[in-house]
Amino acid sequence: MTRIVVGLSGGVDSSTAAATLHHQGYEVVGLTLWLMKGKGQCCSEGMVDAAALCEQLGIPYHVVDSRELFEKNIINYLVSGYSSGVTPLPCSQCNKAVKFGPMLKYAQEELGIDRIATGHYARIEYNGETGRYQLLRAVDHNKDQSYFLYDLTQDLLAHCLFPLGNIPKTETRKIAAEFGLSTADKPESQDLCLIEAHGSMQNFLEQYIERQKGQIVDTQGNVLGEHEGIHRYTIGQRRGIGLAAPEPLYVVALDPIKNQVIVGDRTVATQEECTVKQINWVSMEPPSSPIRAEVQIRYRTPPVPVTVIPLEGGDRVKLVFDERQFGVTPGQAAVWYNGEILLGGGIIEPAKANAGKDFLSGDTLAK
Ligand SMILES: Nc1ncnc2c1ncn2[C@@H]1O[C@H](COP(=O)(O)OP(=O)(O)OP(=O)(O)O)[C@@H](O)[C@H]1O
Repeated sequence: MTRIVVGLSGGVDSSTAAATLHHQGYEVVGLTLWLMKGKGQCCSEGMVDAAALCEQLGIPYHVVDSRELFEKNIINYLVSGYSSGVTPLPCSQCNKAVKFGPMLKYAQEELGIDRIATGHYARIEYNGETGRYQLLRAVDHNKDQSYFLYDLTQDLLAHCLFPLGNIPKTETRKIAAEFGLSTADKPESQDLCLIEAHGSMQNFLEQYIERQKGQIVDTQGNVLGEHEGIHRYTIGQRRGIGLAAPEPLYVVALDPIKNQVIVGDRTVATQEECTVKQINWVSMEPPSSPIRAEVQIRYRTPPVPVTVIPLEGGDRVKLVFDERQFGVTPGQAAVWYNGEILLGGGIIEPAKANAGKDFLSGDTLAK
C-alpha cells in the first residue's frame, strides 16, 4: 500500500483530499504544521478539526511545530518588505520554504514516506519528452491556486499529489458530505491566514512596525497630505488614501528613504514593462531567447499577453506587456502561463528598473 502524508489545515479541502486518498487505498498520515505563535490564532482550531478527521478516518496524526520557521521565513519577510515600500506575497514563499519543503523532509526523514499531498487546486503532470514535472491550472479555474505554487522545485513536484486539481470545488463539498466529514460545511477561508488571524494586514504589521508620519505627494513632489506609515499602502491602492481630489488618485510609488507615499492618476499608475527576479522555471527549461506567454501580476487579475525576455545571469526577466498594466506591484509574484500550463514566475522588482519612476528619491533608485 502506498504511504502518503497529507497536509491538513482543518478545512474542507485538505480533509477531502485526505479522505479521498484514504478511500483510494493509500495509507494516509495526517500532518499539520503549527505555524503561528500566540494563543487562539490560526492553527489551533484547525488542529482540532484535523485531529477529529484523522480519528474519523482511523489514521495517524502528527503536528509539527513550525512556528520558528514561519517567523523566520514569513513574518520577517513581510515586515522587512512592507517597511521598504514593497508588498510581499507571503503565500508562495510559505508554500516553498515553510510548507512543502519541510513537510516532505519530515515525511521522508521522520516517517520514511516519500509522497505528500495537499488540498491545493492545481494539477501536476510529468512530461516524458522534456523530463519535467509540469504545473497546470486546476480544472476549476475559479479556485485555481497554481499562481501560489509557481516557486515549487521539480523535486518537490515529483513527490507531490494534488487530489483536488481535477474536480470543481462544488464536487469537493459533495464528496466531503458523502464521506460524512464534519468539515463539509465549513466556510471558506476568505483571506490570507495572517489577515484572518489579525483582522487586517495593518494590525498584524503594527505589532512589529511603528507608525511613522510622512508626506503624501504627487509625482511632481507637491505635498497633498499626510500618512501614518508607508507600510499601510500598496501600489495601485485607491481606497483609504484620505485625499479629496477631482480625479481618483492611486498610490503609484512608495519611497522608504523620504518616507513618502506618491500618488497619481490612473495613467501614471500603469506600466508597459517591469523586471522580475528570483525566477523559477517550472514546466519548461529556462529559455535563452524571449518567449510569448500570458502573465498574471496578482492572484486575482486575469492573465494578459506578454513577452518574457530573459536577462543576463538567468535569474531575472523583463516582462513587456502588450498593453500597459495597472497596479504592477513590487513584491507580488508575476506568474506566466501558456494556456493551462504554468511556465514560470518570480517576484516583481521595485520601480528602479521601470521607466518613468523618476519621482523616487535617488537613494531609493540606487537600492
Ligand atoms: N498549517 C498547515 N499544515 C499542513 N498543511 C497545510 C496547512 N495549511 C495549509 N495546508 C495545506 O495547503 C492546502 C492549501 O492551503 P490554503 O491555506 O490555501 O487552504 P484552503 O484552500 O482554504 O484549503 P482548506 O480547505 O484545506 O483549508 C490545504 O488544503 C492543506 O493541504
